[in-house]
Amino acid sequence: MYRTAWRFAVGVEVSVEGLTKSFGSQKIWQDVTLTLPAGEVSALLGPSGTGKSVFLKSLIGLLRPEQGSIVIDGTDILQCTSKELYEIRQMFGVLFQDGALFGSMNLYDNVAFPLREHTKKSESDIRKIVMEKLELNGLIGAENKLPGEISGGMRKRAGLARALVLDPEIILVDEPDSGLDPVRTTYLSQLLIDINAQIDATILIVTHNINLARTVPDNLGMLFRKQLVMFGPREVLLTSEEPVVKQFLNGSKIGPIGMSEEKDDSQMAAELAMKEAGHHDGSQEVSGVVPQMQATPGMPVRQAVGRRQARVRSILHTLPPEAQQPILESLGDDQATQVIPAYNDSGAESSSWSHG
Ligand SMILES: Nc1ncnc2c1ncn2[C@@H]1O[C@H](COP(=O)(O)OP(=O)(O)OP(=O)(O)O)[C@@H](O)[C@H]1O
Repeated sequence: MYRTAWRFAVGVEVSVEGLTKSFGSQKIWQDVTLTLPAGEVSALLGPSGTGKSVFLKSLIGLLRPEQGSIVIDGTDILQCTSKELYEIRQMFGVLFQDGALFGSMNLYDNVAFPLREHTKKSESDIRKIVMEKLELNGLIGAENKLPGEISGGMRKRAGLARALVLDPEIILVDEPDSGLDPVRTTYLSQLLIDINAQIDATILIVTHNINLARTVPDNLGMLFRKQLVMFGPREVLLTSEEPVVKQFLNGSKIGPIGMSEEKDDSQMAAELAMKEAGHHDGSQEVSGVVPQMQATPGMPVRQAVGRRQARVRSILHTLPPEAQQPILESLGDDQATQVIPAYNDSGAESSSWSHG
């Protein structure tokens, strides 16, 4: 296939503009605009029920937003023919929450399935690829097990092995931590970072795991109250004073996000008063740009980091002065003590980050 020749160069950019999705009269989100930078790892955050999974399913054409565009490799998947959509879908590897394995097939056959379905490869070629992906995911020895006979963590890894067999340029991962303990979640995150280092695929992770959000992706986006509140490089969101972003990344009760979708001003004031009176809600405030998970030593250099940092440097002067210093420190710049005074408080915009 023609794509294979440049597959390992850089992943593919996914450009979403003005996207709106409703089910009947229920609007899930509206006017979502963001670009997943090619070859970088991005995460979409948001409280439960804000439509993160709906967004992910929209990107591969499983759900159809009623407005906007999703341009992948030059094709708007909301306007294209079903044949074009079928081709575009082959660029994706998707890991659904439970691994979405076929219960009656052993792991080997589950992982081999896309190769048998979508390619004309011989069984011996298929075997080579399947065993390589099983090994990458630490599943050698479990090939003959049925999904029902293994743990949730193994099912996830098998789902990831299957998502990788067609060498995807875009990998979508729905809640990698669901059903996993923190240690297994870290292993899975490491696997995603290492895969990005190896094949430079564009990766989108949907999650509400704040530790993963702070340490794994290059870019973060946040859905809240039917809007994309913000999307941009991790440096920008981790230093953001935007109340929803700050509250979410700290897992705190203090802020606009409540137990249910709506939280009124009186409740916010009461919670703030409790905090000021010394009540601790168990959250741990983390400020600044915490170190990012690196690729395992021995892996290729992760090109995404350099590309993202160059982008951050180019927009640094548009960011609030208080954010500039910790960002410069995180970038390892000598000029860490210099703050560039050109910040425009009226809401500077740049193509690489957006603030809704
Ligand atoms: N096929 C569907 N038909 C009708 N409503 C749907 C459908 N899929 C999702 N929804 C609704 O869309 C809303 C968003 O669901 P979604 O699963 O995307 O949220 P989420 O942000 O991923 O939540 P969580 O973090 O809890 O997984 C929910 O109210 C859900 O009921």
